[in-house]
Amino acid sequence: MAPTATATAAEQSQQHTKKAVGLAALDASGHLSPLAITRRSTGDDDVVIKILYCGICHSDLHSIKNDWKNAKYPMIPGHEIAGEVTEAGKNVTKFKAGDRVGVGCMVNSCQSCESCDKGFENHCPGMIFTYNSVDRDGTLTYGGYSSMVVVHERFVVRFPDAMPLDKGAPLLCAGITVYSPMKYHGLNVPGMHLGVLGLGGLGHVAVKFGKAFGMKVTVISSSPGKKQEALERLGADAFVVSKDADEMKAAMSTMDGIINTVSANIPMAPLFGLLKPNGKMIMVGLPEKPIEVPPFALVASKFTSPISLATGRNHAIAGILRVTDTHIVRVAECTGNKTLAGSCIGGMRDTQEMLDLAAKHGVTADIEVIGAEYVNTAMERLAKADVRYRFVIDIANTLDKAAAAPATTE
Ligand SMILES: NC(=O)c1ccc[n+]([C@@H]2O[C@H](COP(=O)([O-])OP(=O)(O)OC[C@H]3O[C@@H](n4cnc5c(N)ncnc54)[C@H](O)[C@@H]3O)[C@@H](O)[C@H]2O)c1
Ligand SMILES: [Zn+2]
Ligand SMILES: [Zn+2]
Repeated sequence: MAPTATATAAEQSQQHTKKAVGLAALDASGHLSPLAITRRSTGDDDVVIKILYCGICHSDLHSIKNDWKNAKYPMIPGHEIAGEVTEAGKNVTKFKAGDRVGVGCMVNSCQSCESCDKGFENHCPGMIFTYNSVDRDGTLTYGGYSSMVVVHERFVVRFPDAMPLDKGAPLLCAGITVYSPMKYHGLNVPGMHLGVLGLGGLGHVAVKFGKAFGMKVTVISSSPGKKQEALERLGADAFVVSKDADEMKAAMSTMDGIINTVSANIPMAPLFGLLKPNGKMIMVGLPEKPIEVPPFALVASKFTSPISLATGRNHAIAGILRVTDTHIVRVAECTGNKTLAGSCIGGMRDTQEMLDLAAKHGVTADIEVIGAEYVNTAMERLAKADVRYRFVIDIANTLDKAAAAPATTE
């Protein structure tokens, strides 16, 4: 039997009558093991969801390892939840038992501030994350690596008929996190050139949305091994290896925007050179340490850009020129006025819009479905970027069995 969540038992109110089981990290080792928990009884505005699938986001890994120094244990991660409604409270109008639904990164907000009124619950000061947050009743929120969840209907989205639950689950975080900045920073215009930095869970969905919007999409990655699949499987138009100086130089000043999904600290300065003047770099990746950005990279960057004499590539160049044996070198040029922005998930209205649009364009995540007993191995593989491109836990068919097994087998 799974142990009980003794650390929070005292905090749990008497209304927490629903029994559930989850996979919890108990400390910063991040090791996940079965834990018996309770969820609140169905409130008037609540939807009760039997969880069928849950995606594994890199934020889950950052969180269980306490990378961001805000971990609250025991922690049951998971904010890419797909499942089926089993019960709806008496005020619930949008959902009924049997509906296919999803829950993303938030489970509540104040619902009355300016941000909430505008549909940006993600910017609400009272926003409550799906896990690792303190809920209104003082209990810890537990995420989707669990058998069921009780959520206010405002924070539940409907799965369109054409959207599969397993391949659609990752859109609840990875999808909205890239869709929202593309929409609000104008990086969704046909013909524009979008760079996608980092080809993981978020990155591969950004490529697919970019193509769905009719954009030219270039993947910028440190892994040359991902080139073929990026072009052939994901439909990217081009691939730039970020460690290859020639490839980087050839791509200088070509992109209208870059969605930066990299989960680790990498040298940022050269990447701004890829942007056209007025180009935008949108940070969604959340590495542990601060990033370093020289002001010149944003204001007016100087760079050299060799033009091959053999191919004549980029022959229409401006700036100060120098000719070598094999190249014309552009010694200096100013391409500035760049924007560095951050973006945090997205509001509920946009999340539903994103899911509907993804269904219309056939945008889903490329996934590897795993059993609950495999979750710790999956986390190790995720840390090494060894996944194409999202692990999704088959909760319904494997969690109970994993929870019944002795903890030592985990
Ligand atoms: N802003 C938000 O609202 C939001 C939402 C979800 C996730 N995130 C963050 O976005 C990041 C990406 O999440 P994900 O689930 O796509 O992760 P992922 O592990 O699936 O993808 C991360 C990508 O970064 C690449 N990468 C890692 N280290 C690198 C390095 N040193 N050099 C070059 N590339 C490197 C990996 O190869 C991989 O392609 C994480 O930091 C996550 O916490 C932010
Ligand atoms: Zn996430
Ligand atoms: Zn609010």
